[in-house]
Amino acid sequence: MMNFDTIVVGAGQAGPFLAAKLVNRGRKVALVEARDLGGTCVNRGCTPTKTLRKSARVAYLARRAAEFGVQVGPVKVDFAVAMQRMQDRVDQARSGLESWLGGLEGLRIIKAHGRLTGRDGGEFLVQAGEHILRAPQIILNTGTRSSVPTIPGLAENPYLDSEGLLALRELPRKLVIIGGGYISLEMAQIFRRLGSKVAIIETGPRLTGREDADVSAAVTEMLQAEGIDVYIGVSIAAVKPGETEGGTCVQLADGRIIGGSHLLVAAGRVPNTDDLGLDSVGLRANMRGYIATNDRLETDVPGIWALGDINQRGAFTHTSYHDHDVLAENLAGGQRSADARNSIYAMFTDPPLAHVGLYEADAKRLVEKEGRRISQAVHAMKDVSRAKEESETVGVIKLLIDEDSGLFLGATMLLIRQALFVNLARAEVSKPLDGLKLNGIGTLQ
Ligand SMILES: Cc1cc2nc3c(=O)[nH]c(=O)nc-3n(C[C@H](O)[C@H](O)[C@H](O)COP(=O)(O)OP(=O)(O)OC[C@H]3O[C@@H](n4cnc5c(N)ncnc54)[C@H](O)[C@@H]3O)c2cc1C
Ligand SMILES: NC(=O)c1ccc[n+]([C@@H]2O[C@H](COP(=O)([O-])OP(=O)(O)OC[C@H]3O[C@@H](n4cnc5c(N)ncnc54)[C@H](O)[C@@H]3O)[C@@H](O)[C@H]2O)c1
Repeated sequence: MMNFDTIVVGAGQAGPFLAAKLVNRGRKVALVEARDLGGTCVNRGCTPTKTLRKSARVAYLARRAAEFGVQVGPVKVDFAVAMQRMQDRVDQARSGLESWLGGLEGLRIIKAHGRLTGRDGGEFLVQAGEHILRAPQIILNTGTRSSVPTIPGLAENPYLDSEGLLALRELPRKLVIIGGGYISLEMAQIFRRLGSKVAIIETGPRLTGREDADVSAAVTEMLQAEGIDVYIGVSIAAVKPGETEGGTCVQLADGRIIGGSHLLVAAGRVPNTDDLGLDSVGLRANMRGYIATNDRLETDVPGIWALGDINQRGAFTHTSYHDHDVLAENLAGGQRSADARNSIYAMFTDPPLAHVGLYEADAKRLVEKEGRRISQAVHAMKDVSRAKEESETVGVIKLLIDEDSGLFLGATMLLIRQALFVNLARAEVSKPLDGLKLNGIGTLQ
């Protein structure tokens, strides 16, 4: 039996940073990680995809080079080099984390699957490989994994999740993607630019379903303009063996067949809470496996906190990291609330899509139900000089402004960063509405 003040299970974007703060306060902490320090983001998520995205952007610009008066000859992507560059960056990021955490006095890193097994004298027990650990405080930060939709034939045919896609040694000739969310769209554009043919199949009425309809439409047009086939609002009847060896095809309910050399399933994520021994301490996950917390990230069981993607208060690296900040301060007597943060995120297509605050539909509801006076500014990038000069005119900027207070209520931006600086400079964000000099401003009805 090993005794600790705190046991952190899962070393994603919250656990390691919280563990480090606690040992710096003199506490004895165990950090239990089943796979690699840094979790999904560093090893299988943000870091590899954003590194590979750069290779894809270079290929894209190289193909367009002649437009800018630069001759580069035929563009050939060396997939192995691009993938090695990606892996090198992942290894560098992970090893930086390993050496920092490994050097912290008072922190015991245990590479094993952690599972709660019950209580002992008012403290919690965790089985971690061969070790039995005991502590009065448990922090769960176990993240998510790809979900597998129930589609006839899927289990019997070869398919990849995002992790499998990033482990490929050869560029897919044709990548068919089930799902039209973040992972799908980022991967679709990256692999298209690296040279694959790509098709996206989304059962919902639009890609990036949570965005305003016009923003979704702009994203869809952007991807289609690069030669990506998009099937929206369709239903999938079955997954079947493809016409070529090793390939897989998707049959739609209307009979159409979309075949590819590789199938990527990017249809959402499920929390890693099913093998955590929650029952042994009287903790329950909800129907979808998420662990409910209050705004201080406390679960229903005093002494156990849930941080990051598993608490369903965010599904991003920065929200998980922010969770650690909230809890670290509260464990030192603070009164921080996770509810105080703004919902903000970016999807790293090229150009990227960033969003903060309300959507247009939310604002319309406030106008209709509460009589609020809200204006919206919509500015297409094709009308922005800096975007024209860059020859990157895809995108739109949408701002929602409360007319009475002059405060921004929400913003969505699909644009290159050169255009952003120009637009924000013109928007005079701290001034009331009459100081706002954006074109296309109109009151929501
Ligand atoms: C392909 C892809 C691209 C992404 N790109 C972005 C992006 O650009 N920007 C962004 O903000 N977000 C991105 N995300 C999402 C981001 O990776 C997650 O939101 C973030 O990693 C969540 O962090 P977390 O701390 O909750 O958990 P995770 O990072 O998932 O870490 C959880 C850790 O817990 C470990 N674990 C699980 N169960 C146990 C157990 N029982 N015992 C011990 N260890 C366990 C896991 O091995 C893992 O290391 C991406 C995700 C994917 C899949
Ligand atoms: N830039 C970023 O911040 C970034 C990048 C990648 C991933 N992520 C995170 O990773 C997570 C997962 O991403 P994701 O793209 O897998 O999930 P998602 O939930 O964002 O999108 C899944 C999509 O698949 C569709 N879908 C579900 N079942 C389907 C089916 N049977 N057939 C066809 N379509 C189906 C859904 O309608 C939805 O549009 C998100 O939580 C996201 O926050 C973030």
